[in-house]
Amino acid sequence: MDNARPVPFLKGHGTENDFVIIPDPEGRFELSKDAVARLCDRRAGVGGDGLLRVVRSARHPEARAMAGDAEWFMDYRNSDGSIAEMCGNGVRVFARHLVRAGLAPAGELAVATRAGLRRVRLDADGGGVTVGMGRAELPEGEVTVTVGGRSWAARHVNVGNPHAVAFVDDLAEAGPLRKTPLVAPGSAYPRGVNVEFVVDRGPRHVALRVYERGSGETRSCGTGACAVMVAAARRDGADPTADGTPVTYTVDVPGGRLVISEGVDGGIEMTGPAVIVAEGTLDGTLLAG
Ligand SMILES: N[C@H](CCC[C@H](N)C(=O)O)C(=O)O
Repeated sequence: MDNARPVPFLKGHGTENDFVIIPDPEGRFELSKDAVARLCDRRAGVGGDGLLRVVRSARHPEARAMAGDAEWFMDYRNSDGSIAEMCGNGVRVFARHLVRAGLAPAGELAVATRAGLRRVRLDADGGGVTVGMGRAELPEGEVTVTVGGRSWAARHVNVGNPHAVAFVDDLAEAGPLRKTPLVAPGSAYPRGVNVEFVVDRGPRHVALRVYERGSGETRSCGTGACAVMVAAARRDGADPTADGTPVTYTVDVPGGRLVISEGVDGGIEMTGPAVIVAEGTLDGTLLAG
């Protein structure tokens, strides 16, 4: 790769979970962990909670099998450069970019991700974006989350990536959240875990704070909001797959509001904003090494 050549990028966010977007249709850039961390650095780089590389599915070994269903693969990375299976806010921003750049028609489109295909619905002129997030898994058992000298019981929830959901009385209990919460038993999450703290705001209405694996505290986490919604629904005695009644929750995050439904087939749909805020060119040396 010619390191000096300028490289196009965009910046976008979904409920203030923000991303560096790197169009790379032919899969030219092998972004190392260090290069991603550099690009996501809010001082020395563009800055973001994560990075979305936009690659044709046919040009990426992890997406080639999905190329017949989804032309584009979302190569998601956390801001520390680590790879995660799925990013719920990211896939809405990813779809917004595809339509805005004329790479996909508005309406419904499928995106290939490491968690499989995700179907997204969006209009050409902005507004809410809806993504099918698949089903949640709630393995039995509990874990304990400890941060700032306080501990809470938490529920496992997996929505393509792992979450530990703790219901608290006040979101301030979690303190400044500057350090990774300790989750015990550590064996429950060998590759780390996203941790959400949740309070009630009313019937079928919750609010969360989140400490994301690989990114730290963020203003929003789409997969985390889905995990929180399902954990709250089960706590409230709602299980559409058992009682045949779909359920919808409003989930407030520090960066905005998401509306999340679970259908009788267990499929989760999340609706929220997706905004492209800027585009420009990077000095190619930022992507090297
Ligand atoms: N940090 C997460 C990935 C990003 C999730 C979040 N940004 C979202 O919108 O779902 C993980 O390591 O599993």
